Amino acid sequence: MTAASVVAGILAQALDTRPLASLIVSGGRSPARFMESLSTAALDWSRVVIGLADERWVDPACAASNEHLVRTHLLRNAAARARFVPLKNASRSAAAGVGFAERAIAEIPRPFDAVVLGVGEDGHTASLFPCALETARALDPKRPANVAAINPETAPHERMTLTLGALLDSRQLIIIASGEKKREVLERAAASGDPLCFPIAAVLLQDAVPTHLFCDF
Ligand SMILES: O=C1O[C@H](COP(=O)(O)O)[C@@H](O)[C@H](O)[C@H]1O
Repeated sequence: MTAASVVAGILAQALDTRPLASLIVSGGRSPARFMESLSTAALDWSRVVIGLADERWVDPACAASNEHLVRTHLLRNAAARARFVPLKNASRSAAAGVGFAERAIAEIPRPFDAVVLGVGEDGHTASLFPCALETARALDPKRPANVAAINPETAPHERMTLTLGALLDSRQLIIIASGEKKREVLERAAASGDPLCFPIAAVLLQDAVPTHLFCDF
């Protein structure tokens, strides 16, 4: 089984039982191959709504944009018919764009059928960075916000991220990681169990949402 075949199966099952299916994907370097493979799945993509787990606050035409990644690698082949809901808006900063992003996320059916996450070498997932002051609030499941603006000290670009509460409002979670450093950070996160030091730990150690881990070490 590959991550793409598992996600295609989840979406097919969702489309069998509901009018629309929803998929949240992550950006960065890791998911390009997954997206290209998923884009060829034989699904009624016109009934699939796709959103992002996080976005860098850059022009969507820029190579650093997660929207750019989705448009280049996922919204093609059969999946070109899917509806994509971007997180980036015209606001000057992510902090100023939170209201618009909340309204955008509200257009995606919940719970999300599948949320695909990556992990950074520092233990971040989505844009929940251990080094960012805003991350503690975004990890707090009692807060109703679905999105948060994040200023990571150790990574470029201001970000918009889905909060932990929004990410876990899903039927299935898929984590995709590749490389020795990712293996190490997943092990350290699981051993530490502290989401403030390793935000991916909040996903690894929860048992409310079934989670599939795809590692290519
Ligand atoms: O900045 C980000 O990093 C993570 C991990 O990305 P990778 O390049 O190490 O695969 C990613 O999941 C997130 O969406 C992205 O914005």
